[in-house]
Amino acid sequence: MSDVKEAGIAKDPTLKLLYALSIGVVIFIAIVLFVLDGFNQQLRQQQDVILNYYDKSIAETFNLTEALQALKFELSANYGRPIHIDSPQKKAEQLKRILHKINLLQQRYQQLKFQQSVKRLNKQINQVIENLSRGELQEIRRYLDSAMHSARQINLLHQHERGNSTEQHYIEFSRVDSVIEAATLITVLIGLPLIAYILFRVKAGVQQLQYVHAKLLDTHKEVERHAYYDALTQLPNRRLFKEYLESAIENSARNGETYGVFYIDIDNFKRINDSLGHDIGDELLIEISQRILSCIRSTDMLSRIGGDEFNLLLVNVENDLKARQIAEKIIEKITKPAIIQGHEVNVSVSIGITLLPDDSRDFSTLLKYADLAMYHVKAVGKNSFKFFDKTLNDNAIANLKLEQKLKSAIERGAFELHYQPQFDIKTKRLIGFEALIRWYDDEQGNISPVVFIPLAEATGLIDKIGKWVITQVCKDINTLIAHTHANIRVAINISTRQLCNTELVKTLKESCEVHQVSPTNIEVEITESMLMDDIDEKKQLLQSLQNMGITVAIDDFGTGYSSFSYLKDLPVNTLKIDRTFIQHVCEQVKDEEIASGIIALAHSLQLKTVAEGVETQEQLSLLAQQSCDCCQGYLFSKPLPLIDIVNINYDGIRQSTN
Ligand SMILES: Nc1nc2c(ncn2[C@@H]2O[C@H](COP(=O)(O)O[C@H]3[C@@H](O)[C@H](n4cnc5c(=O)[nH]c(N)nc54)O[C@@H]3COP(=O)(O)O)[C@@H](O)[C@H]2O)c(=O)[nH]1
Repeated sequence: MSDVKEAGIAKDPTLKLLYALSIGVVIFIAIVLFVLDGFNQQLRQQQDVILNYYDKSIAETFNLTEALQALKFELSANYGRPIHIDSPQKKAEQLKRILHKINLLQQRYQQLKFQQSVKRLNKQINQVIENLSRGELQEIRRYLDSAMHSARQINLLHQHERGNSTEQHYIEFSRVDSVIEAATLITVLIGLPLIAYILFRVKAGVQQLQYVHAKLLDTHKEVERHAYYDALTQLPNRRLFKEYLESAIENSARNGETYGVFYIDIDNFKRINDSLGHDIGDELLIEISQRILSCIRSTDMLSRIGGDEFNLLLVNVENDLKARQIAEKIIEKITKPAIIQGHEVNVSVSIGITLLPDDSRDFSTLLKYADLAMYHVKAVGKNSFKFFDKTLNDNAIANLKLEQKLKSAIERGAFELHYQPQFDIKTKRLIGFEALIRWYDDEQGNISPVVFIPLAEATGLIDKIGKWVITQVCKDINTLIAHTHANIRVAINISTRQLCNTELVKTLKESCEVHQVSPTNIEVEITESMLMDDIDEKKQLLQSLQNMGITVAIDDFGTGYSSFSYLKDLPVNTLKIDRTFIQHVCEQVKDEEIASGIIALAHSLQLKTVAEGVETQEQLSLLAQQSCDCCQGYLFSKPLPLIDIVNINYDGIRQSTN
C-alpha cells in the first residue's frame, strides 16, 4: 500500500519510457540538424564562388611570371618584408589552367551585352561554374582571393605608371547548391516547427498521462479503500485487521512486543436496529466507532469486522492492567446515552480480551479466544469485559455462542415447522401429524433440535420457542385438515419448563381461538422424565388440557421413568413407543418383547399406542401383529414442511401399507 502512496510519475515505467523517447527524439533531431548544418556550411564554402573582382585587362595582358615578380616586389616595397613565393613555375601551371577557364568565362561574358542585368550575367556564369569540379572551384577561389587581388594591385600600379585607367567590371557571381539550400530551408521551415510540434505533443502526452495516472491512482485508492476499509465507519475492515495482527505477531516474535486483542460486540444491537430503523442503526455504529477511537492511541488499531462487531489491537500492552483500563474506558464511554436523529439510544458493549504473546501467537487462535471471552460476557449479563481464560472450556463457550445465536433466531423468527404423518395401523388411515421444529443457521446450517432444545430449556428460551410452535401449529392446522380431508390431530412437543407453567394452557387456548382451531385437533407430547417432580401440579395442568379437548401423549415411552404407577393417575391418552425399541424390533427379541409389553400395558390402561421410527414393512407387520394402534416413521414419510406435507397422496400410502 505504501508503494502506491509513494508512486509518482518518475516511477511509472510507461512515463519513464516516454520521457526517454522524447528526449531521444529531440537529441536525434538536434544532431541531425547540427550535422546537416555543418555539411551545408562546408559545401557552401567549397561551392560558393565569389568572384570579387574581375579586371578585363588582366585576362588579356596578364603575364603570370611577371605579375608574380611584380607582386613580390610590390608587397616587399609596400610592407618592407620580403615575400617568398615557392615554385612560381608550378603555380604558373596551375594558374594557367584556371585562367584558361576564366578566359572561357570571360569570353562568355564578353559575348553578353553589357546592358544585361547583373542577374542575367550571374545566371550565365553560374551555368559555366556548374561544369567545374570542386577542386577547380577551390583553386579559383584561392587564386581569386590572393592572386587576383594582387594582380589588381599590379594593374593599378601599371595604370598609375601609365597615367590612364582601364575599364573595370565588377562582377559577383556564385553557384548555389539548390539541394543544400532546400535542405536548409526544409530544416528551418519544417524541422523547427516539427520539433516544436513534437515537443508540444510530448508535453501534451505527458500531461495526459499524468492525468490518467492520477485518475488511476485515485481509482486504485478507491478500490483499496473498499478492499481494506469499512464503507460505513471508514474503519479498517477485517482484512486489514488481519494484516495488522499478523505483523504484530511477527513483531512480537522478533522484538518481544506485547499486544492486546479485543473482540467488541454491541449488546442488543439488532433490537435497536429493528425498532429504530437501519439509518439510526448505521449512525449508532459510526457513533460507537468514534467513541472507541477516542479511548485509544493512534498506534492502536480499531477495525469493524462486520455487523455490530469490532476488533481492536492495542500496542504495547505489558500487562492486563493497561488492557483493563482501556476496556473500562470504552465501556464507560459507550454506555453514555447517544442522541441519534432525536432519539436517545442507550447501548452497551461486551468485550473479550486476549493477550499476544501470553495467550497465543496464532492469528486464528487469538481471535477465537477474544471471541470466546466476549461470548462469556454476553452469557453472564453483557456490558462488561473478560480476559480469555483457559478454564473457559470449549463446550461451555460453544453453548454460550449457540445461546446467542438462538436468541437472535428467536428475534428473527428463524424457525420452521416440519410435519410427520401418523397412521392408524388397522385402518391405514392418516390420523394426524407430529410437529417438529427446524432451525437453519446461516453459519452452521441445520441445527438439530436435539442440540438446541435442551439448551433452550436450560436457558429459559424454550418459553418463547414453545409459544412460537403452538402458534404456528394453530396457524397450519386448518390447512392440514383442508388438504388431507381428515379430522387430524397435530402433536406438539412440550418441554419440561412449559409443563410447569400455567401459561401453556392459556397459550393453547388463545391460539386455538385466534386461529379458529378446535382443541380436539391438538395433542401434546410430554416425556416420562417430565413427570418425576411435582406430579400433582402437572396432573392438574394436563387435566386442564384434556378438559379443553386436547389429548396427551407420553413420548419416548420406556426410556425414562422406572415406575409406571403414575400412568394410572395421570390424564394421558397415548403412549409413544420409542424409536430405539422399534429400530431392532424384528431382530432383537428383547425389543420385540418391550414393544409388545408397552402395547399390552397401554391397552390395559385404555391408552393408545404409537410406534415411532417405523422404517420397514417388516417392522410395520410385526407391530400390526402386536396390535399396535398407530405408527409414524420414514416408511411413510420424513418430517416435511407444510407445503410438501399437504401435497402427499395419503390414499397412496394407505394402499402401499396393505
Ligand atoms: N420441545 C420440543 N421438542 C421438539 C420439537 N421438535 C422436535 N423436538 C424434539 O427434538 C428431538 C429431535 O427431533 P427430530 O430431530 O425432529 O427427530 C424427530 C424425527 O425426525 C425423528 N424420526 C421420525 N421418524 C423417524 C424414522 O423413521 N427414523 C429416524 N431415524 N428418525 C425418525 O424422530 C424424532 C421424533 O422424536 P419424538 O419427538 O421423540 O417423537 C425429539 O426428541 C423431538 O421431540 C419442538 O417443537 N419442541
